[in-house]
Amino acid sequence: MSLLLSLHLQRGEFCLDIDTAIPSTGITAICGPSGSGKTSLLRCIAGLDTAPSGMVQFAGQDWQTERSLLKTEQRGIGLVFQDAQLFPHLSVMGNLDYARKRQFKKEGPSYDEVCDWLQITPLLNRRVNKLSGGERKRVAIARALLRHPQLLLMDEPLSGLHDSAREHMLDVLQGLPEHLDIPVLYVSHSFHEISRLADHVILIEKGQLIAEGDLISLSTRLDLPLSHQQGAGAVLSARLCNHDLDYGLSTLDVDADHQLTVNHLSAEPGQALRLFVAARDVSISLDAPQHSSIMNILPCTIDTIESHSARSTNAQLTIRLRLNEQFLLARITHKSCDRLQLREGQQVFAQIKTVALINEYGLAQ
Ligand SMILES: Nc1ncnc2c1ncn2[C@@H]1O[C@H](COP(=O)(O)OP(=O)(O)OP(=O)(O)O)[C@@H](O)[C@H]1O
Repeated sequence: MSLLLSLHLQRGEFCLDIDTAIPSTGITAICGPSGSGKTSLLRCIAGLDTAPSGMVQFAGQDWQTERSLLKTEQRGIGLVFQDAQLFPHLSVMGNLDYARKRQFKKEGPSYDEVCDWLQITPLLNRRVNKLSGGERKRVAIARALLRHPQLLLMDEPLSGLHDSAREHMLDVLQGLPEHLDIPVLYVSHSFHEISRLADHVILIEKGQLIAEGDLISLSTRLDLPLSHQQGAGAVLSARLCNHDLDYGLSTLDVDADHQLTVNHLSAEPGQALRLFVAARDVSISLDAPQHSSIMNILPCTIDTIESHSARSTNAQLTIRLRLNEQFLLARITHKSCDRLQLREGQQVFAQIKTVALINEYGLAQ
């Protein structure tokens, strides 16, 4: 029951031109620079804007054809915008009750479940103008879920939050898929958010789809802008092997030949996990260091050396390293690359500091 889209919308100079099928499970991130058309795409899916020539079909139901247009309220969509758009004259409970009385379908999570997932039970009697930014966002998501939507659309839901509130929200959002069995479309320009949450990614630029696929493969493609962002890195799928309780560490199997030691993870041996390894935390050595404090030294092959980074304007470049079926990214200086005479196909060792690997990204999908 995927979401099928064929949308063509002209607005002055800007042209949105997207044909794609979005998976019916998990979180799909819509990612692109400012002005690329992310919000326009979401609004067309919601029916808030209409691409005059277009088709939107969800789970076999026509939302838009050449001849018909289903109203937004009939599409069964939960909407969460950048600004929470809560009713200011109502309490948190009043806002939630409003949604509960307008449920799209009977089946869906209960009031208590939603309040528990979003950690808002202690806030129920508060007025919404007395909430922090993060609390307002959690109430807005709860309100959307209480409508029992068949599709959840979120447009930069973490914008405007300071770092710690954003990390808390990411923890909350990361837990949602295990409770929800509806697809989520999540608009963001932050690779950090996407790497924490998304299963599938749609990249758009200037209104055009430039790539789509699973996050793990897209995160390390050097031909895409994701790998050139400041916080770029590889998303790896791994399995928890064991814990070293004496030292507060956990060991993960990346594949039959590669293990990573990370800070202690609250997962069970055998559990599938997703791990983010930032490109700036990976360095390259020609030999396996014998006397290094770095525990993660992984034999790998240089797959691609970024070619279009001009050394006069950027001292760094990104290298893609192959570990059997998966890839790491390493960001090093042009000078180191020349000094080590690195070349594609060369066998090298990737070094990653254990303390850099602090993020547990939950169950792999
Ligand atoms: N109502 C409108 N009328 C005319 N042009 C619009 C309208 N809304 C958006 N645009 C234009 O459409 C283009 C895409 O805007 P959109 O808001 O979809 O981008 P975005 O990727 O969501 O950007 P941001 O990340 O900054 O929110 C921009 O050039 C914008 O100026």
